[in-house]
Amino acid sequence: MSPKTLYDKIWDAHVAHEADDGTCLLYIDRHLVHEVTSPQAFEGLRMAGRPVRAPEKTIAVPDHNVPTTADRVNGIENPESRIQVEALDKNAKDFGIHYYPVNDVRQGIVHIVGPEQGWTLPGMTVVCGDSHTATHGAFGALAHGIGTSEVEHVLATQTLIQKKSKNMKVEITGKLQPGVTAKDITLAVIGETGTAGGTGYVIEYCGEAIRDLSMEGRMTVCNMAIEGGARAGLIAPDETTHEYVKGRPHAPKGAQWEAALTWWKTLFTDDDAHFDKVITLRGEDIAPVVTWGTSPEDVLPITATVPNPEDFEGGKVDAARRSIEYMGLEAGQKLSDVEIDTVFIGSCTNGRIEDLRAAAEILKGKKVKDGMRAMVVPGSGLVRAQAEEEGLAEIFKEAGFEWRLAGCSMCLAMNPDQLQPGERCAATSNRNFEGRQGRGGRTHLLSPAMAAAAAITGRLTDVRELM
Ligand SMILES: CC(C)[C@H](C(=O)O)[C@@H](O)C(=O)O
Ligand code: SF4
Repeated sequence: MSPKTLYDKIWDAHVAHEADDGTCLLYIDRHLVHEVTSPQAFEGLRMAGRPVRAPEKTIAVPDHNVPTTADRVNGIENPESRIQVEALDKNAKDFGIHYYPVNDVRQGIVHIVGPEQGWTLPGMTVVCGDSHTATHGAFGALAHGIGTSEVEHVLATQTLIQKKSKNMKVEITGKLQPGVTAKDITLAVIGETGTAGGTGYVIEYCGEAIRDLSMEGRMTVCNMAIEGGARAGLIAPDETTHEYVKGRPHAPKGAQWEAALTWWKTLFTDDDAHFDKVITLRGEDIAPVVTWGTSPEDVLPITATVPNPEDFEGGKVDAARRSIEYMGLEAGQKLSDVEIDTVFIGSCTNGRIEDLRAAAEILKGKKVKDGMRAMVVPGSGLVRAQAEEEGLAEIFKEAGFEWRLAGCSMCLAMNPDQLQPGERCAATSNRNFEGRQGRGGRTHLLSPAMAAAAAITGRLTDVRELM
């Protein structure tokens, strides 16, 4: 047998049918659903009089539209958001799928809830009508976003029509320097490849620096595979993965656990398997980074200066000029001189317990800069509860952070947590597009520790100065 990559193995295990032109019908193990991309899909089923094919493999949770303030127990004020969340309530009930409603402690961002509840397991195919489904690849699952018509197809058939992508390897060798995190790895990779570098590929992240990451860190890395253009990102499961999964509510138990482990242990890339593209970064060379522009590829070490558009080539010259203007920056300005007025810690990129620990570690005994609006939004109700138990919530509150309920929050402007025009935010999320956090808002992407440092000083800051 010819050697296979991890992606090849998962793909082959799920192909139900292959047409002559290579188009395949893939079996889907988990279908995650949120309120934004599912209403028409359920409506389609209703009109056709069809049930959900595998309700036991379909999991829904509202996240994008939910307010994150305590008053949400009284209902959602914004009519559009309310209608969307109520539609999901009704669809989940009518179609009998698993559901975590807004006021359930297990509610949260779909990509945090899936792994937390043990729905996401190694070797699975996982889809969701959401681009950051790539997150689940951290478990050695083939996980990617799908469109609303595909959501309907998966609901109806538990299969998806797909063509196979090419294999790409991203290797991070060696150890990370102090102050450098999974977020810096994933941003640095996009800085290297650009937002189109992964187009047509599924990325496998490997190397010592990846192996050394916790599951939380691996999820952060895979979460942004899509920002590098890739179909999906994945990491081979190992002891760290097995440990994380074991005992979770929907993880296999007893004999089923043993059988699952046997299969999971086969999930690695064979020696000599072929990769169509290979990128290698040295862990030691990765610095704490921030974005300066309006694309996730606009990444530089915090010690750098805002670039000069003339230093780019081709279409990038104009893009950089426009980015810098939108961001209200000047070429040559030190990034560590850029003043911010808002800090957002949260999102499916960095809303897990380890992210909150990393930020709290920097904030302990310190205060956020006067006039700063700082908020921390745990990725799920359970992350929130754990952070309260560990005393992290106290650290945040004493430092002057707002301590919110779980949701996508200020990651994108679909709920009341938004930037005003001209406001500038240090954000742990994954997209810095124009208007992403609110019309005219300016976003700098960075790690939770770097966000905490910025909250204290009021400017983009090298976290190593505060360590
Ligand atoms: C609203 C949703 C479809 C969207 C996505 O697909 O990623 C959102 O989650 C985002 O992060 O932009
Ligand atoms: S937290 Fe942000 S990136 Fe993640 S699903 Fe929500 S809106 Fe998308």
